[in-house]
Amino acid sequence: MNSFSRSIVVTGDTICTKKMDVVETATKHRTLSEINRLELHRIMPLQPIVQIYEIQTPAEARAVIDCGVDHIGSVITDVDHRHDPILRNTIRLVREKGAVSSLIPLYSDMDAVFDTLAYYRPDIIHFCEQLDGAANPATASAIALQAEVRRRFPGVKIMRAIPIAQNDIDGGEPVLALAARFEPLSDFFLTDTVVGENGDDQPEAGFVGITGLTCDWSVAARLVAQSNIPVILAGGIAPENVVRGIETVRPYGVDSCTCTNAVDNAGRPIRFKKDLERVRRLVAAVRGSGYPFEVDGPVQ
Ligand SMILES: O=C(O)c1ccccc1NCC(=O)[C@H](O)[C@H](O)COP(=O)(O)O
Repeated sequence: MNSFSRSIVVTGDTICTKKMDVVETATKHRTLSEINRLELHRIMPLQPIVQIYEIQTPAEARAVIDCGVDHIGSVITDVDHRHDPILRNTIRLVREKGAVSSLIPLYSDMDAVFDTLAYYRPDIIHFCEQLDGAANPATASAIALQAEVRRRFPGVKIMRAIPIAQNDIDGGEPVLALAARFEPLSDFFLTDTVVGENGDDQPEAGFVGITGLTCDWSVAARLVAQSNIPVILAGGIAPENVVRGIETVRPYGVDSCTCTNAVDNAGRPIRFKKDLERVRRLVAAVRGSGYPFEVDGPVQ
């Protein structure tokens, strides 16, 4: 029996004395709030959560939640059209279904971000500006924005994308230093892949994400080991590689966009359209991954 097995954990309306009771309560019955799940995660390893981007309608949110997805990610691409009633209904539906909503604004203007949060009230705001390093002025602005979001919207959790190269030739130190600066003002980290010199070839200029390519998992694993907040593994995650990613990085959860999107006749991913069969396969692979791994055999 491992050292986690006999922890007594009070989880809102449930008291559990055995590890498996807690895992089942947390993952199947969904009686726990996300906050309680995060508290549990500090006490013991749970199965990784699955986050899927780009979900923009209530119908698609319902469909991916029915596939077993935990975090539903949506994106606002245009600051001038940031009030979208369909997207707001999507976020409401996610809450009603007991899942967690995560929202990316593809802009960093403070007032526009505050207005966005007041309009949508998502569970998580996800910031993913392309940042070059801990000492960069853009990093200071991003930290100031997170501090102000924390102050004004204490109920909204903050996810910070940490840019990692496909093959990190700096040994990961600059990435880890960048993350350490953000950690006091973040509730989650999400690894994401940087392509091109200084991130010049990102699909969305100025932001890290949706490359469909894996990042350097050895750096991602160091980020997990260093961080006191949950880390979600993103960048090129697919049904075919997700178990290897979990085993290598041991993250709190995994995220997928491009490799679970539908494809056109030429095999190119279609933005904002999911392939539900691939989403199902991804969830099944995560649930069957054997994680959390037992240390000393099964719980008695
Ligand atoms: O989803 C988007 O449209 C998006 C646009 C710009 C930056 C980030 C974006 N999504 C954030 C995510 O968490 C993606 O799932 C993540 O970048 C992984 O993408 P992929 O490599 O396509 O799985």
